[in-house]
Amino acid sequence: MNRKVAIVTGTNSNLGLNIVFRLIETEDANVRLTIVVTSRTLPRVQEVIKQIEDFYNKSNRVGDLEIDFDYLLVDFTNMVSVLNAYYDINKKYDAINYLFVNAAQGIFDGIDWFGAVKEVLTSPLEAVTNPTYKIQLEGVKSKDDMGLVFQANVFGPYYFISKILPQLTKGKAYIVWISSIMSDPKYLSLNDIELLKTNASYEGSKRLVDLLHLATYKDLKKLGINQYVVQPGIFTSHSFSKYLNFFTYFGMLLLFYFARLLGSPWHNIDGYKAANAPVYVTRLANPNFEKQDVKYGSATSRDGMPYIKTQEIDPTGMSDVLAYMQKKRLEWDEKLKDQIVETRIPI
Ligand SMILES: NC(=O)C1=CN([C@@H]2O[C@H](COP(=O)(O)OP(=O)(O)OC[C@H]3O[C@@H](n4cnc5c(N)ncnc54)[C@H](OP(=O)(O)O)[C@@H]3O)[C@@H](O)[C@H]2O)C=CC1
Ligand SMILES: CC(C)=CCC[C@@H](C)[C@H]1CC[C@H]2C3=C(CC[C@]12C)[C@@]1(C)CCC(=O)[C@@H](C)[C@@H]1CC3
Repeated sequence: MNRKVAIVTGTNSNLGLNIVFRLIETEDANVRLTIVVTSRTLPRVQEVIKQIEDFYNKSNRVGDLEIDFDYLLVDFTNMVSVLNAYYDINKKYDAINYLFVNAAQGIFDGIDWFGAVKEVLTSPLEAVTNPTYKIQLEGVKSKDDMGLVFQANVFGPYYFISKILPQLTKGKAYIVWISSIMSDPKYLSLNDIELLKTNASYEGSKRLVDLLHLATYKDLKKLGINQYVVQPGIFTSHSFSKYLNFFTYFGMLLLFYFARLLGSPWHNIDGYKAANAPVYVTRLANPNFEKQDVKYGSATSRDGMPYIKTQEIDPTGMSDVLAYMQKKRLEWDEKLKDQIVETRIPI
C-alpha cells in the first residue's frame, strides 16, 4: 500500500473539512492516506476526526483507500508553537505529500450594520462580494511582536514550510495556499508589510499570499514541489456566522443565492463547492501543462454547477515581499536556535 501524508491547517473549518472530503474522494486507489489534522486545541482535533471518519465510512472508498489520522496542535501566531509543530513532523515523517495552507484569521470586530444595509440597498452584489462593512481592528501585534494577521496568515505558515522543506521535497509535495478574491493590490502597502497600519489586514494578508506564491513557486518546482495559489470563492463560515442571528444569517444566504442568480461566479455558498479548486490543483491539474502563475478559483454557475475559473495575479511587489520574508526567517532562525534541545540523555 502506497503511503501518502496530507497536512491541512485549520482542518476544522468549513473549507478545511471539505478539502479532506474531496481528497478522500479523489485520492488514488491502494493508498494509505495519513491525514494530519491541525488545530490550536485538542477538542477541535477530536471533533473533526469524528466528522472525517463518518464521511469516509459512508464513502465508496472504504474498499480501496485506507485512512488514518495524526494531529498537530499549532498556533501560527506563536513562533515557538510553529517550531514545535516542525519538530513533531520532523520526528515522525520523512515525506509529506500535500500541505494545504488553509488556516487564517482576521481581527474582525463586528459589522457596521448601518453600512451593511446601505451597501445592500445600493449595490447588493457588491455588498456580498466585496463588503466594506466588516470592522477590522488596526495595529494588533502578536506576542512575538509581529503583525498578528501577518504572522497568522502568512509568516507563520511560510516559516513552517521552510522548516519542513526536506519532507516536502522527499514527498514531491503539492503546497496549496488558500487566498481570496479580496486580495487586490490596493490592500497592501510595501511600507507596511506586517499590515499594522491598515484596517484591511485580512485582505492585505491574502495579497501577501498571492505575491509570496509568485515569488517562490519556481524555486520549489526545482525541488519537485508543485505550489499553487487558489481561492474558494465565498461560502458560509463559522468565523462570520458568530456575528449573525437567525434573520441576518438567512438574509445573507438569500443575498448569496441572489448574487449567484445575477451571474456571480464566486458565490459557492457551501464548503464542498468552495473546496473544488484547492483539490483540483493537486489531483486533476497537470503540473507539466497547467500554469502556476495564476490563481485557481472555485466557481459555481447560475444553475449551481461547479467549475474552475482562473485569475491573473499582478506581480507588483513580489521581490520586496520575498526579501522581507527571507530576512524575517533568518531573524527567527537565530531567535529560536536554542529553543528546543534534546534533554533526554541516552542511558
Ligand atoms: N469563508 C469565506 O467565504 C472565505 C474564506 N477564505 C479562506 O478560506 C480559509 C478557510 O476559511 P473558513 O472555512 O471560513 O475558516 P474559519 O475562519 O471558519 O476557520 C479558520 C480556521 O483557521 C484556524 N486558525 C485560525 N487562526 C489560527 C492560528 N492563529 N493558528 C492556527 N490555526 C488558526 C482555525 O483553527 P482552530 O480554531 O481549530 O485552531 C480554523 O480552523 C481561510 O484561509 C479563509 O481566509 C477565502 C475566501 C472566502
Ligand atoms: C448583509 C447581511 C444580511 C448579513 C451580513 C453578512 C456578512 C457577515 C457576510 C456577507 C458577505 C460576506 C463575505 C465575507 C465575510 C462575511 C460577509 C461580510 C468575506 C469577507 C470572508 C473572507 C473573504 O475572503 C471574502 C472573499 C468574503 C467576502 C464576502
